[in-house]
Amino acid sequence: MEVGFLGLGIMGKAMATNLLRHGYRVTVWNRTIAKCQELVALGATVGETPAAVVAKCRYTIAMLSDPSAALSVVFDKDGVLEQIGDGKGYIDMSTVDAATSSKISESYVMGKGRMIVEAVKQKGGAFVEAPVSGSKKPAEDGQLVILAAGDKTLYDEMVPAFDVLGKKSFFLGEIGNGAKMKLVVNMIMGSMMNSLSEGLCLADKCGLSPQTLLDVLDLGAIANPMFKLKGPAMLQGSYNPAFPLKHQQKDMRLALALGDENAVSMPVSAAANEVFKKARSLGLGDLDFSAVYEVVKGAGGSGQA
Ligand SMILES: NC(=O)C1=CN([C@@H]2O[C@H](COP(=O)(O)OP(=O)(O)OC[C@H]3O[C@@H](n4cnc5c(N)ncnc54)[C@H](OP(=O)(O)O)[C@@H]3O)[C@@H](O)[C@H]2O)C=CC1
Ligand SMILES: O=CCCC(=O)O
Repeated sequence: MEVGFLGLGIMGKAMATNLLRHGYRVTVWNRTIAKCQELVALGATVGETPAAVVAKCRYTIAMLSDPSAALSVVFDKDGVLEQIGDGKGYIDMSTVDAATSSKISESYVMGKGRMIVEAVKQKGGAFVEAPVSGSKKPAEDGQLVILAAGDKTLYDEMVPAFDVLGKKSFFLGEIGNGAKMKLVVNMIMGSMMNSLSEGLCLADKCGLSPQTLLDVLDLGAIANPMFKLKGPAMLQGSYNPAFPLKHQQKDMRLALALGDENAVSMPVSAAANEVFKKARSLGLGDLDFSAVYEVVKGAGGSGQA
């Protein structure tokens, strides 16, 4: 099966590599085109633009940073929309909000002139949103959890590829439900990371061993893979990015907007978002999201927000 892949960041690179390892023919594109070379060494071919990839492949997957990137790759010059059409499927696995997924799927009205912007469906293509739970390592190991919604026929056609990328796929119904589920999950995760950071600080300040706290947590009712994986690295001050902090803050922001739309009060998540924003303002955005611990500790850093 020939699959296109747009976006070779931390996740996209691992996912495209997995597809190649499982015998898929993969045509890749990345904004910074040099990043395609590693995949070429594994057997991929390169498309010069998103449109060129879609022209070549029946199915094209995208894994991009945020709503603005997801929209740009579809609607800008040389974008997906120029070549999507009958018999072609587009699968966006980026974490975005429901409104972004809807815009990619269906025509929408833009600007004061009320211009109608055509989208994938109007061009005759099929669209599935399929954000994922799981980070760099699960992406490398094909152990993601896929939260899909949209065109059920395209979803069914993609199941073999989803089975390579993940350990479980959920089909959640209409477009937007995948994005919403992903944002709820990541909102909980962001609050948990802040809570862990506060706990580690408190243990330290009151004379307990933070490592012993991790050992205690791991044996009790709130044991979880995230605390187990990230906790020891946080105590070492090691924040090699698996899930960049800037993306976690984007997800908190989008989840809080979803809370606004649904009149759900989320003071815990709002507070967690403030700490992630602070971390970005201190230049920690490109580090792993666990670097929020540095803010809770009262330290800072330098680099790109
Ligand atoms: N890392 C993780 O653990 C997880 C991440 N996610 C989500 O997956 C998505 C990708 O994450 P991740 O791989 O970590 O992110 P990275 O920051 O590593 O990669 C982002 C990708 O988006 C591309 N990109 C950014 N802006 C644009 C643009 N304007 N036009 C075209 N391409 C653009 C980048 O291209 P370039 O190389 O040129 O910068 C790169 O390929 C995000 O939505 C994230 O929230 C979901 C689950 C886990
Ligand atoms: O969006 C990123 C999720 C990271 C994870 O699920 O471990």
